[in-house]
Amino acid sequence: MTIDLPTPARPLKIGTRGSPLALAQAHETRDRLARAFDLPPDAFEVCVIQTTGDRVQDRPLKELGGKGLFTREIEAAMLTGQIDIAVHSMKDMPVLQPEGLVLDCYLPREDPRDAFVSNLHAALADIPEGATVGTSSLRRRAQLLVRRPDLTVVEFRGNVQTRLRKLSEGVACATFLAMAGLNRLGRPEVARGALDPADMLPAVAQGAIGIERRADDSRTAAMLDAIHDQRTGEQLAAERAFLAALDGSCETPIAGLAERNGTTLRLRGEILRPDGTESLSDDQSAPVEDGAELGRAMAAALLERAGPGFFDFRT
Ligand SMILES: NCc1[nH]cc(CCC(=O)O)c1CC(=O)O
Repeated sequence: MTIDLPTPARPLKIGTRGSPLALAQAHETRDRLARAFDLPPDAFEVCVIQTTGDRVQDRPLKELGGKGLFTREIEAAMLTGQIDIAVHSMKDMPVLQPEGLVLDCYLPREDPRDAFVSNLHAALADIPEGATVGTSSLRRRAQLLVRRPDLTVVEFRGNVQTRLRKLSEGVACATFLAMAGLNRLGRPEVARGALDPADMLPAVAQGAIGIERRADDSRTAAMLDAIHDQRTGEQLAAERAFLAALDGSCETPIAGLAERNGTTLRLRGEILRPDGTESLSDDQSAPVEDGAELGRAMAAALLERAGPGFFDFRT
């Protein structure tokens, strides 16, 4: 099939949020497409779109409520044809896309692990009794409190710069970021180290970039096919099936990581009470092609063990 490729006069429009990380991800997508089709950079146009999640900086995201806080405006622009594709951090993406949009192209996954960040301590185990750590992630908060109920956890929003400033101001003695984000920003040195998934299992799809398009746009589908990473697709099939079967939103502490070893896919999954008083986890393997089924089965088994009300806040 011959593809009607974009040109500088008719560029492919790439929608993205405006944060430094989002822009780095959009540029990586543009560069991969340009290389795959031998196109000049100006055959693409990067279009920055502000989302509700970007606009509201002063409140925890969970108070804003609703799904797709970082995606709604971008998806609307795609449906009206203002942009052709949207580049997303897959860990922020709901498991279902709006009618008319498809999300099935993934770039090669970066390091999925969480980074330990602190000026005072070299590793998580060195944090003293009763210390204060910063994170706005329900998952990281619950995972920390399960292992270290002595710690106090405070809200920590904002970009990498903001969080590092809060650390130097002494608001908290440590925080956690995705290794992937630091690597893509060219700031790997910010991490004192990467946390072993056995100690802190990452969020579902952490480190993966997904590219969304209109369902009826076959030219774009053909272009994205050339840069899709199958291995990442296999991992995310299992992790996102796990998340979907748990009905995961940003309000439920859920972690999941799939890793391929030969023809086998190993899936580790964890659900936690939001207050960090209990964690349930599982670790199973299956043939790679059965990843989605593995994810669904693990979710069902964990929900069974959890019983009703597991995700409710105990106030
Ligand atoms: N929730 C925000 C978010 N979404 C994606 C990343 C990092 C990059 C990635 O996981 O791909 C981050 C920041 C963080 O957790 O440090």
